[in-house]
Amino acid sequence: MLKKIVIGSDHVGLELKPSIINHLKELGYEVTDVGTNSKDRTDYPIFGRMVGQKVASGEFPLGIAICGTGVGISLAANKVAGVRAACVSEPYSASLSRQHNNSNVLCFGSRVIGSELAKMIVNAWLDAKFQGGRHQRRVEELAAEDQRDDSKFNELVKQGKAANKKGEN
Ligand SMILES: O=C(CO)[C@H](O)[C@H](O)COP(=O)(O)O
Repeated sequence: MLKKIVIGSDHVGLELKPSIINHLKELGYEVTDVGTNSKDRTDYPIFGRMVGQKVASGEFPLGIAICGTGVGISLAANKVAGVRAACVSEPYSASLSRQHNNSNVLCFGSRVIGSELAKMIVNAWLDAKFQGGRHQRRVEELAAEDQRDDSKFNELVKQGKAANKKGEN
């Protein structure tokens, strides 16, 4: 099966992006880079949004977005309904962000981590699988928030309170 991934960055994230693209290609991914490809100063919301839209639309199952800290570009990606962007700086959170949160966009910062740690984070994230179970309802609660569906959100929270009290999975 063809493994596809979309990647984007601002001018600061561009410092790390080429090594991550090479790494993904070595892992057998077909990589689509939505920019930026210039060192000229630009705005991270543009690229977080583009990566987010390409994932939320279903065109790509997963995306990676890089800025200076990973924070701004993750905030931008998370504005797109259906996106669960995780801003991380170590492999444990990267892995758990998929196992528990079913993250579909991975974000990190080129001013925070170096390329070797970034590759370890990417590996941990790609290798992890969503666990479902009790995490499924929580991800659905996030989706209800995306749709501003308060009644669905409140119903899920009610079910969750009951399930958590009983210690159900
Ligand atoms: O990390 C970032 C957002 O969270 C940006 O990469 C950072 O703010 C860009 O800063 P500058 O314009 O000074 O290069």
